[in-house]
Amino acid sequence: MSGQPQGRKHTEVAVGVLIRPADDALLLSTRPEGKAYAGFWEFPGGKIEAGETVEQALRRELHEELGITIAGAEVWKITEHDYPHALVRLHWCKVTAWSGEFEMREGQAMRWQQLPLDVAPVLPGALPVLEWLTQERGLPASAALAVSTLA
Ligand SMILES: Nc1nc2c([nH]c(=O)n2[C@H]2C[C@H](O)[C@@H](COP(=O)(O)OP(=O)(O)OP(=O)(O)O)O2)c(=O)[nH]1
Repeated sequence: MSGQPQGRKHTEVAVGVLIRPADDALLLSTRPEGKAYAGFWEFPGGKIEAGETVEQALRRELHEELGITIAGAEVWKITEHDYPHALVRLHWCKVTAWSGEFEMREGQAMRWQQLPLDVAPVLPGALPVLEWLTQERGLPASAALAVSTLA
């Protein structure tokens, strides 16, 4: 494949950083079979559909994927990542309140995690989040390290 044409269109993605109030653990899940980077750990979320706000897209995705209903979501940070399969713009939202029971509706695995993570590999586009949270929590920089590629 040659280089990407100029003006390659962004795929807009809403992503939820679910933080469990009891212990500040983070929810990571695996990408389902059949998707790019299947098996990689990521924060739950998905593509924003036409006419949706970030919050609406995130509420829909988390309900579809995890069976939960989030109370609300505000955009925390925005990043971009250039993958071979897509140029994505990630709208990161912290989520601390939801209702319903977790149910892996797409056959994914999920794990509540503290920093440093003990799951791998992590989707490359998710790595900045680990750095922000590490800084925010006053943890040593090494807590943000994660394996992002398959050995
Ligand atoms: N959910 C999620 N996506 C991420 C993260 N980091 C990251 O680079 N991405 C990228 C990977 C994908 O290219 C894109 C999300 O698209 P997706 O294919 O998972 O979304 P979707 O569930 O709407 O997929 P689809 O079935 O409609 O194709 O964002 C992350 O932490 N979580």
